[in-house]
Amino acid sequence: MTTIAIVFHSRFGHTGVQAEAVRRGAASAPTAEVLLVSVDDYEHAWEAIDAADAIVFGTPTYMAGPSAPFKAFLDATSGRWAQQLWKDKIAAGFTNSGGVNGDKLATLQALSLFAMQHGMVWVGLGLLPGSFESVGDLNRLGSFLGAMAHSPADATPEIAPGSGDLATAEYLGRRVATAAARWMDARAPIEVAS
Ligand SMILES: Cc1cc2nc3c(=O)[nH]c(=O)nc-3n(C[C@H](O)[C@H](O)[C@H](O)COP(=O)(O)O)c2cc1C
Repeated sequence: MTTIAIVFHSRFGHTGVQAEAVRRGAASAPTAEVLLVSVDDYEHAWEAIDAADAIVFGTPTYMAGPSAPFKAFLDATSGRWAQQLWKDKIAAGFTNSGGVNGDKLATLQALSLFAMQHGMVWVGLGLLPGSFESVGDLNRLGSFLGAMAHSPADATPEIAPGSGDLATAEYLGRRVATAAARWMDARAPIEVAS
């Protein structure tokens, strides 16, 4: 069994829908146990996050980076950073924003650099770009570092992100769960014949 923690922020609900899609994807892997943590509750979830084999970070893009509540969570991990407590855990990220581009890449870069500071092992999306014209296409926004989703300012969380972006988030969740299972297996102690 591998455990996947998904820590996310969502003020208006759109990134929450994306986080739920990541959860569905991770939970579809046969050996995964998945925990969804809103940053509103992270202070009560440290033990579970520390125990996870993989942590997926998700935040809306606000002012070209992670939102302030999500950044507060990232900053609150500095004690863990000092002890390298999360070293060698699998990490991945996703973001959602109002603009088609909206500088989402800057957010994923911030999340991946954060994971590197912790000595984590970053898992990218692993998908070729889909067709933007087809709303149902996997990776229609053409991201490599993590999953992106687009929620126009006038669209409610019931209709945005769209089906392709949610399928992409699901894909990332399943990929992380699979990678974590392989990684944990590979890290199993080597038995030496006596
Ligand atoms: C303070 C603030 C800053 C924002 N900055 C950006 C931005 O830099 N790029 C962008 O595309 N959208 C930006 N947006 C739009 C949000 O990313 C978008 O509304 C997103 O769907 C919000 O996610 P949520 O519903 O999970 O809170 C911003 C919104 C707010 C409130």
